[in-house]
Amino acid sequence: MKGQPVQVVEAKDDHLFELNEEALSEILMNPNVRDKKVVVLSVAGAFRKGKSFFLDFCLRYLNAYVSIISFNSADWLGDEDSPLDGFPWRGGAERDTTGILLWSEPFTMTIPETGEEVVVLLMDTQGAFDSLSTVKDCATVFALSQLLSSVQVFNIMLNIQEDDLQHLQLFTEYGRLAMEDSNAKPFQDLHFFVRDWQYPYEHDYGNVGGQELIDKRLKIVEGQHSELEQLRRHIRSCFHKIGCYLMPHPGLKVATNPYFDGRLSDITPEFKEHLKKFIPALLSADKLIVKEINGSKITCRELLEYFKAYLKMYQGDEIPEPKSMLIATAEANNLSAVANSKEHYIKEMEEVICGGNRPYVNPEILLSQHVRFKDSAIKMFDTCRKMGGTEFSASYRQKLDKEIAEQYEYLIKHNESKNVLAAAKTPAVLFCTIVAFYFLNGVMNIIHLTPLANLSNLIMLIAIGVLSVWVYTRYTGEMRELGESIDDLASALWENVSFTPFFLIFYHKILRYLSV
Ligand SMILES: Nc1nc2c(ncn2[C@@H]2O[C@H](COP(=O)(O)OP(=O)(O)OP(=O)(O)O)[C@@H](O)[C@H]2O)c(=O)[nH]1
Ligand SMILES: [Mg+2]
Repeated sequence: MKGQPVQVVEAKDDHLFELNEEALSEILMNPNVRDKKVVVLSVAGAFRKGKSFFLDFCLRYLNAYVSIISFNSADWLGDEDSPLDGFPWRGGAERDTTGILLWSEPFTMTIPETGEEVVVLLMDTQGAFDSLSTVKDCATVFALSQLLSSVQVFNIMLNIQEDDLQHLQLFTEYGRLAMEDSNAKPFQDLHFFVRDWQYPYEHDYGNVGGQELIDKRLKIVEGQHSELEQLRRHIRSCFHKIGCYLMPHPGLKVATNPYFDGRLSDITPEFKEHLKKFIPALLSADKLIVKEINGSKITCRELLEYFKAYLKMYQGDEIPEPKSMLIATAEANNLSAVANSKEHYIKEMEEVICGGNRPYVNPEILLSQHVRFKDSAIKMFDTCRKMGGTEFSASYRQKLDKEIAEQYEYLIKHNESKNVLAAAKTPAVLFCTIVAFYFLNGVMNIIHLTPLANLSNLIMLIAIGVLSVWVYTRYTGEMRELGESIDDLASALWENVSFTPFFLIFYHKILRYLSV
């Protein structure tokens, strides 16, 4: 067989995936294929479930198609005693394939309807749910497989269970995040490939029985729980076509013999029969599905660009990280407990002491009430039932603490703004400054210190100007930063200069004026 498996996406130790651009370019930028439309068949699913093994039969089919002049679909499976090679596969309990592999030799086929030559690529992927991969790793591989293939084979064992559908929903949604927004269905064909199907008396092996099963599993019925209904709607909305193939057991030698090398003589005739039906249903020239992105068919050259773009997406922080169900639920529980406890604090503080319609309160009282309601909010958080345990909750407790502190800061400012004297601080300070320098000017004139009198006069005029600007900013709401700077200046004067004598003189003058 020509060609070999090529690792185009490598799984690194730090749970990141890296594109092997050089190797990928060698396949996709080959002058014989780069401008041809591309068909990508990818197999994804849990680890140790025969994905690579199945792909090797797909390789045999394509190899026979391109090398046998009068291709006869009956004999492509090969002779009975040759070991199965191609994408690496093996028995055992530990994972084998990592990252994403492509077959180095692209197969060129002609679509009979249009006479167009297209390139068929086979993609093998890292199995999901092994003990070394995080949820993000599994979601990334599945999403990449989904994004880059035109036909996705979802390989599962024994039956289609609700958790298979839930994972499919999570992973396709993760894939959708990397795509541009569009109303069209984002993905093309999805085939559930159920291995070791045990109930042919209910649904027969093959695609007819498979279609019955998948239609049953994805059926939306009246009165169904909204969670189940939403899941089904989501899956249906993601794919142009959803099929299913029920595969018989390949025989005990395949499943349990450590020396089994893939030879056909060790595989049950029933399994071989179904390989001969399912693989041509995916890969015969009249069934090929060209890869489309946003409604346009793409070439090998364009596929290379999409590989780069999608990998970059999953390497950056633009896309939120998928989490395990427990962590996601625990996060949601804790966040809602934080929100409820904070709400409780705000409500109590506003209702009891410093809401919009309550008068100014002494800052000491505000502080004591803050301590009281903060304690009760934290107690409320601690007693609320949450998933994840105390250790997990610790950071959310800190978050609550921080948010309450911020809220308290805000309440202090809000309370301060209700203090009439505080609001009048700036005009009072400026006014006192004007009055003080007015008198100083008079006194300096009397003792003939003209330069000092002029200086006092100048300062008085500047203070009048500043006061006018302040009034303007407050009245019109324009140049607010300038207004704030004047407030800061007035506060600094207030704190550093004693205005009491000026106030006393001022009140004395007014009283004298009134008594006259
Ligand atoms: N029971 C059963 N075993 C199978 C079937 N097909 C292949 N196997 C066996 O499953 C084992 C794993 O095959 P692989 O093709 O390496 O599995 P994989 O899904 O690629 O595994 P990872 O690369 O680790 O994800 C091998 O021992 C195969 O003989 C099948 O249809 N049913
Ligand atoms: Mg494998």
